[in-house]
Amino acid sequence: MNELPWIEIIAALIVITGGGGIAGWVATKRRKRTHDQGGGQATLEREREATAEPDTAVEPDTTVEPDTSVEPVEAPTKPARSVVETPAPTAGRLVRLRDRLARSGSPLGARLLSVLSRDSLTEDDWDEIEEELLLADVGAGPTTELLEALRTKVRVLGVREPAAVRDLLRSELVALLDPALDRTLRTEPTTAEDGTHLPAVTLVVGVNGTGKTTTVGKLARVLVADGRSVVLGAADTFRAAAADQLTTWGNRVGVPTVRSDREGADPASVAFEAVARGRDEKIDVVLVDTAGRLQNKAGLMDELGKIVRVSSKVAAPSEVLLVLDATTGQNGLSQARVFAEVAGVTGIVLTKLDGTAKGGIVVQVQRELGVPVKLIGLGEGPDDLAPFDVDEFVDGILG
Ligand SMILES: Nc1nc2c(ncn2[C@@H]2O[C@H](COP(=O)(O)OP(=O)(O)OP(=O)(O)O)[C@@H](O)[C@H]2O)c(=O)[nH]1
Repeated sequence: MNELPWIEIIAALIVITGGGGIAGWVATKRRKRTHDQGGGQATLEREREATAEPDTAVEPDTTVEPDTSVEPVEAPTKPARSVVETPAPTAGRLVRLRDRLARSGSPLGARLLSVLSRDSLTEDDWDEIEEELLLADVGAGPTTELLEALRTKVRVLGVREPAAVRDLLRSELVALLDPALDRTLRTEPTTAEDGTHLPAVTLVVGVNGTGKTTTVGKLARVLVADGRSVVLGAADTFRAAAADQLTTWGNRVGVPTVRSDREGADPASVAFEAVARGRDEKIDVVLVDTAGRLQNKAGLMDELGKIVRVSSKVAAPSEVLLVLDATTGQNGLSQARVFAEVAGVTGIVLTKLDGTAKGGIVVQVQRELGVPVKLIGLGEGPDDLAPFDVDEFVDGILG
């Protein structure tokens, strides 16, 4: 028997089954790759779904400078993931933040002390003191007053001991800051004659960039720390991002924000809605943020006047706080005069006092406007706003 045909047949069978095997492996591989790609796509979709921003009422505005002092949290419609913070207690805040007043190097008080402690004070020394006071924005009138008081006391009392010089300077600075002024924030709700609950309304006004929105956010925290219920009104409708910023501040401490999602909406109507919500929900305080970028006094008068008029249909503002940037000196003061005239300001908030040598502006602004400084901003942190206390402030600037 010829074995060759059998060998050929067996070889052919091996090729056929082996080839089929290879073809099958390739097909399996191809199927697997296709499956992997499909599965990968599905995973990607699932991941996309999982990481997609939830649909909130607040559209993040990418044109805004990120506010490093606050962390983004959910808008109020999605409270699930937001964590409500506990703000730092209000009592003792200025003591805690006091070193911020000395951050700009040598604080005003320390510089004055070093001159006043010299062995015998010459005219040049007094000129130096005058210069220091003027540079710190104490203002011409108060500077002259302080110089005269110091000259007289140093001469009459012959004060030389460093501790005695410090006491003398301290008491003169305290006197200059008028400790008798009433600095309480009127944040008590009231009851109308017909028994309706009326929230205390605080209007926050000032030029843009001075720190209004930040101050409203920080003030909400102060009030929450004091156990008050708060509603925020985003009546700065000029810049949509201002409402987002405010909402974020509110969310951090569980405080709702009344806002309009339409840029340029009527600020008076937002203020009205906020105050009405405060009334309906028996809220203690409604804080209303306003825009400050009106080009002329008449426009400003119209807008602020309308906000006051319209929201007063529910409850009239018990506080109108003017926010001033301490670093802008004289410039800030002339803006302040316009606002004081237009808005009936009841208190000043001086922001950015951290790291400026211009702490003397506190004296000048109170004198010029006849309105007390009630709060001071000492940093960008959420609890860097403190009720103004004359003694603690003077101790801060004396270093
Ligand atoms: N260092 C320091 N920065 C502050 C203080 N208060 C506010 N700021 C900063 O000032 C900047 C402006 O603050 P905003 O609150 O946006 O100012 P605004 O007046 O509301 O501005 P508009 O919304 O544009 O009208 C922000 O970067 C704040 O963090 C403060 O006390 N110290």
